[in-house]
Amino acid sequence: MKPRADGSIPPHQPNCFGCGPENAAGLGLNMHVDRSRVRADLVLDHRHEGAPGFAHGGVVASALDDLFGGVLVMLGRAAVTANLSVDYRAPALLGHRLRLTGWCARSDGRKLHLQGELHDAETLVAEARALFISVDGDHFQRSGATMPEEWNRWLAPVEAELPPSKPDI
Ligand SMILES: CCCCCCCCCCCCCC(=O)SCCNC(=O)CCNC(=O)[C@H](O)C(C)(C)COP(=O)(O)OP(=O)(O)OC[C@H]1O[C@@H](n2cnc3c(N)ncnc32)[C@H](O)[C@@H]1OP(=O)(O)O
Repeated sequence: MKPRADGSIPPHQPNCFGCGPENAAGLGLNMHVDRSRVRADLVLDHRHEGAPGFAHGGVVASALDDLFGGVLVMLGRAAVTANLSVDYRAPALLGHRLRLTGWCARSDGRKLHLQGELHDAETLVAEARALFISVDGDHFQRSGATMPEEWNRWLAPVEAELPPSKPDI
């Protein structure tokens, strides 16, 4: 799995909660590569509400986690979240166009240190740091579900260490 020629990132799989177009309960993220970053816009609604008018914090964390899944596609690495930390800086307001940005800060063997931000216009709403661990196809076979065809190519052995990508805007 890799970004398309126009820079857009295909869904991880059709039913992915973050980006799958067939998941009616999903967030419907459309991600794209912008230089060494991945970006996506997100508008949350009443289905995602925590406090009145505010998005639930778990939804914000999910969006950032799936954004990191987009960074994996950009990097060509199959990996899973081992650790995700979110700093909530401002409420995520329902109905606002929010912008997600994610990048790889550092890699160390199987470990990918990813970072991301969520903005509402100029306001920083949330910052996230995550540790992803590269895995091979056996990891996903455990579910017993059928794997998407394109995952076979993505699930290659861990490659040489990735260069750090600069968080340049
Ligand atoms: C092509 C398909 C790809 C698809 C990709 C996903 C796309 C899907 C959509 C994306 C959606 C979004 C994404 C999702 O939703 S991913 C779904 C949510 N995440 C999971 O389900 C992952 C569950 N966890 C595991 O399966 C295992 O624990 C993993 C595979 C992560 C590691 O178990 P494994 O047995 O393999 O490795 P290890 O235990 O020897 O550890 C290796 C190294 O890592 C270090 N370490 C480990 N954990 C932690 C930790 N918590 N904090 C700090 N460090 C940690 C550890 O100390 C060691 O370091 P060192 O001693 O070597 O220095």
